[in-house]
Amino acid sequence: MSSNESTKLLWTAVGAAIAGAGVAVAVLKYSPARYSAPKDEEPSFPPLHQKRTSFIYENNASSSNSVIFPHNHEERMRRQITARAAVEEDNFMPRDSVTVRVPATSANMGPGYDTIGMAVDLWSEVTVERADTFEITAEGEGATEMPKDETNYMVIGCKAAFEAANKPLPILKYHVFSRVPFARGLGSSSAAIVAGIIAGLILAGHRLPCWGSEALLQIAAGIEGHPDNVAPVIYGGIQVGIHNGTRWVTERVPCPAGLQLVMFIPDFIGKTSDARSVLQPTISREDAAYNISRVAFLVHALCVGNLDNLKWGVEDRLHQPQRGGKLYKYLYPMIEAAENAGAACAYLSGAGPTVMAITAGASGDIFAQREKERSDLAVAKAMRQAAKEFGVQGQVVVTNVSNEGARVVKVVPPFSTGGITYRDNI
Ligand SMILES: Nc1ncnc2c1ncn2[C@@H]1O[C@H](COP(=O)(O)OP(=O)(O)OP(=O)(O)O)[C@@H](O)[C@H]1O
Ligand SMILES: N[C@@H](CCO)C(=O)O
Repeated sequence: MSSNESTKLLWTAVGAAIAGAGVAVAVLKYSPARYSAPKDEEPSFPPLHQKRTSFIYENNASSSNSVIFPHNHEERMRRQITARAAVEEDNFMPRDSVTVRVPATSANMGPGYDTIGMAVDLWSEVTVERADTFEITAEGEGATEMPKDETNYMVIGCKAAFEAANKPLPILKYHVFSRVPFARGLGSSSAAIVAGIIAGLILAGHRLPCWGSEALLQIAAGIEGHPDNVAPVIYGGIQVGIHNGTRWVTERVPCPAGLQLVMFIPDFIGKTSDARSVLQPTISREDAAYNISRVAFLVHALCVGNLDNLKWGVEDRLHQPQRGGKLYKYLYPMIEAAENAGAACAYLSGAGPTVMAITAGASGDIFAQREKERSDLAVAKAMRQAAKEFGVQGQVVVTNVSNEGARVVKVVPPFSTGGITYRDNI
């Protein structure tokens, strides 16, 4: 290379470096990538009448094409939300009628008292619509037992949604087709609460902040008092929830594929309030350590898919011994019978009286699995036999974990419009 050529190259390099630095300074100075909400401040959604596209980039609405640095995932999230909010804006107008599907849930999973819960593939469908007179009608599980007045959790949930929307509760009529066993330890109250809240929000045309806030979870857990049922109703799968001193937070625990749920559901009702009243007010340090170890084992077993460890992971000293001793004498014999028949584990579902056994099948629907891979029939028989020995009548239901939580299945007028069709044409 001649000295002329190398001088030229040197100047080109210097020029490029200066230009690059200039661009970088400009980007740093003007890019929304610099925008950050004050620490710990949650992004709040503007009232409906404001254009959502402007609230994030108020100072620079056209800057959405500027550079996002690789580490700036918060900025990326902001932009995604902005784009989505613009598309969805039309969907947040008041509606006349809405239908929501909500799953059953199995809380505690043994030691995770008031903390862990799993969505069960067994669904209720709740329709709420504007009407001239208040009415609740029900068919299916608990149709005759559930309250038909304002104490019904569907109404309480709806009311909370309209309060969040800062709107008066209109006259509504409710219909539920319930497949979630009523007051049996499978989360019938949480399913009703979440269905009511979601229906209310959609009827009111109200949007809740979700990212970093999960306002729906806050309202639902606030009504229920703990997140172990409401979190899996909302989000599906297996959830572990805490209150961090400020708000409820829940995280999904990975769920091994192909788990089958074999549930012995007694014919009698067991109210959670009654099942809580038999618990001791305090526990020993030894029992606390026991439960901590079991919860850790349970979550680890689920994370790594080690089903052999589940039977240790569901052990508990906080509530099952007391409830088994005072209310459900069949509990421990049934757990033993289920595990002896091949269940990976068994525990008291929620506050009872249902006993939940988990068996391992191959992935795919039960009917696509080889007989040899399934132990649900043997487990079901063993549970029925144990119940018989205690004179307890009931039914066995076999289903799966649901990875999906509550979903809206019908809206009037619909979300889908000429240009965009949402799933199920809702
Ligand atoms: N729509 C509703 N569906 C079911 N239960 C309702 C509803 N509205 C109010 N309730 C009341 O909730 C109670 C049932 O909830 P409870 O917490 O006792 O059981 P669960 O939610 O089925 O079981 P768990 O919480 O142990 O999983 C009943 O006393 C019932 O009166
Ligand atoms: N964690 C609750 C479950 C029922 O809501 C209990 O065991 O009482």
